[in-house]
Amino acid sequence: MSLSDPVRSGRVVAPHLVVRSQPVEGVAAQLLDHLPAEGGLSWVRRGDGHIGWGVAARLDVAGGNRFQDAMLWWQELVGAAVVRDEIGVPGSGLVCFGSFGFTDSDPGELVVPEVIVGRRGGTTWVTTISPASSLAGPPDLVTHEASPVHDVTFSDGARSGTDWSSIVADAIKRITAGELDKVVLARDLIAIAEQPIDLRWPLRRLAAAYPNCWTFSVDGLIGATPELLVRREKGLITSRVLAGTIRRTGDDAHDLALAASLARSSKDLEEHEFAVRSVADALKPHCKSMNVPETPFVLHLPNVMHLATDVAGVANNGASALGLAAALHPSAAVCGTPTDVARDLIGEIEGMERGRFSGPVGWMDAAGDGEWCIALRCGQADPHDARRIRLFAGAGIVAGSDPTAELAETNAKLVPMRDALGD
Ligand SMILES: C=C(O[C@H]1C=CC=C(C(=O)O)[C@@H]1O)C(=O)O
Repeated sequence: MSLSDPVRSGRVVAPHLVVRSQPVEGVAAQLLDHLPAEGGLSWVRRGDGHIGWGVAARLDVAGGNRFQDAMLWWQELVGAAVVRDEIGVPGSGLVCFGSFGFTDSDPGELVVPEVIVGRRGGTTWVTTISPASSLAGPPDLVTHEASPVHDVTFSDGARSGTDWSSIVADAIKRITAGELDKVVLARDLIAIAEQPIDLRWPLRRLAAAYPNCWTFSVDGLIGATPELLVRREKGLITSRVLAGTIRRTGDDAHDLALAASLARSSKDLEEHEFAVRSVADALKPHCKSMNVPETPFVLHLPNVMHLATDVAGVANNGASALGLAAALHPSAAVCGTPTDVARDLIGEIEGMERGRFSGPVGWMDAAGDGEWCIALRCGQADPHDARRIRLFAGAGIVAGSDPTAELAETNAKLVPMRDALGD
């Protein structure tokens, strides 16, 4: 079986890798400046994080066992690797990047790059990863220009805005009839440029405009997400739950008033509570103690404000960051309540394939520490046409939702990607 064969179940043979992490000088202030034109992976926030390129090992997964298959493969890979890690922080040594589809049938992957450049709290390092038969030296770190993207036009994806609003109206009726409490419905837009899109261009703009989000690039999926599904670091588990949104106007005084109204909005508080409950319930079996604040705070982003709750817990077992992400996905921030009913309703009425949008995206190291966010505020590059990229946004629908307001909310959530691709 080739390393890139999709795995639906059973064991996959992981390669033997030799890994070395060592300190490095001369890393650019923006890690993304080192990304090569093709095959770049990234995970950056506030200047820290890591980027990578090349493929030392890769696993493609789909199906009901996708998370288990990925974890098994990663354990085998870690077990067979020879690692010399001179840095010793989460993210140094052997690391994979990955993303997973929203549904079991949407494909996802884990990718181990050949080169990783990392930065954490002032320490910078380079990790080289190669098959056991060849030990690569550290590469020369060069910076690259990204080609500006021009003349992008945006058009409806699977549904027009009007059609999507009527689907939302349907969902509200079904919630009111008692079929479910909450469902998250999404829509897509197609962006087409005159020339092939250099993904590094929108990526750099996202990282600059949304420094508090996690700016990611994995296999053609790029975005800047504000929602941390789970972080595991040395036995501490954290999750940032977002649900309940209001657009920003750009007028600070008015935005402060809007933030106060968001914090009091019973519709948004209800929507938020479903999401917090789903995360707290999924993490509970993995934590010996947990802190779930009773009241959300308002997270201010440049385009929108969200109700946010930071959940924290102390791990009571060895579940890896990916194992925890698997337990949490899909949370009610992207699916609904009850989960199964909401997932079925999404499949029935949403009318599009989400692919990896709203699935877990992130990274993990050999100790199982790592960060998995929810792939939001993102776009999927078309593998067959480098001029096209599909953008996504969704909104949580509860009984008190208004279809027109939900459409406006999705438009606000599309702003980061639209601006990043705009002139
Ligand atoms: C589904 C999305 O957002 C989720 C995360 C934060 C707030 C949300 C909301 O208020 O509806 C959504 O649950 C999206 O950005 O596409």
